[in-house]
Amino acid sequence: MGEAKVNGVPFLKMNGLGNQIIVADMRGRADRVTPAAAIAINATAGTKFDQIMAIHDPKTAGTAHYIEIINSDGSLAQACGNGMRCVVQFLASESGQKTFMFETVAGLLFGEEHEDGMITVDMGTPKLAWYDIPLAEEFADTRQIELQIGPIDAPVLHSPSVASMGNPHATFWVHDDVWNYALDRFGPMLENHPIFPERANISIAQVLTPDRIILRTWERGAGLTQACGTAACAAVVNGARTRRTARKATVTLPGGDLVVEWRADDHVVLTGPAEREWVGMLDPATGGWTRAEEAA
Ligand SMILES: N[C@H](CCC[C@H](N)C(=O)O)C(=O)O
Repeated sequence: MGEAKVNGVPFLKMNGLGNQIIVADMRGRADRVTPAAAIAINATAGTKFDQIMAIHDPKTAGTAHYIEIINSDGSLAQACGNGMRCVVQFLASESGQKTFMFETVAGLLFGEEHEDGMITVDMGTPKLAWYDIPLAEEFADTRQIELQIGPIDAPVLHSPSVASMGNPHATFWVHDDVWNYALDRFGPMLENHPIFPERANISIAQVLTPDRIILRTWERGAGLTQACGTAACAAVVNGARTRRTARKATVTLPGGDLVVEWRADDHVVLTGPAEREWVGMLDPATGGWTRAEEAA
């Protein structure tokens, strides 16, 4: 793949702090990027990605586009903060417009490109009830749930805070370096733990100061990533409601820094960069693609 001529849609290879994103321009079409196409695209070194952001025609009046989010294993995600910034940057560069109202499966979502090129997306309100995350059993308080990994009497990771940012997140708090933990081994087990009927994104967080968190994430359906925007949002929400952090903090991910604010109106807003790498054409049914000769 990669060489054959494809009759498809334009796509952009982008990243948000190293979170590998493909933006597929599906406007004017009724079909979808298929799970098989996602798996095929991810299997090629040049287009290995974490999420595909497929831009579709709007479904609802007052919105500019409908965005479908596809993980690299072909599963659908309800939210992707880094990917939304990439979508905003692409549409802003194309239209000159700076603000956009989108619709996703999780609801309406506002995005804005600033003068300095940074992009803010309003990720909506967090959901904190056990059945909204969702969890398989009732927990009256989701600030700390019973879940641990490692020896019973000396767990390696335990008692995460859980929250939904549209998608399910667990934040495990640690006092030492987040790189001391084998997230590549624990991530898959925790992602698929029976307590999470829809699986979950799994993060390890160290709070340095109330306005500074170090975070690593094992993403549901994508694995270890350089950055996960919704995990950064969940970490600040969980940090603030357990009094570990303020409602606004800089979150340092392997790929760089994001600023997250859980506003007084309950919305969580995420600010950070997006980077365009190259463009091509993509067959949304098969995942066949070609790269165009555009200098990024
Ligand atoms: N990378 C994304 C999150 C992907 C979510 C996905 N892994 C899931 O919930 O299934 C972000 O920047 O927010």
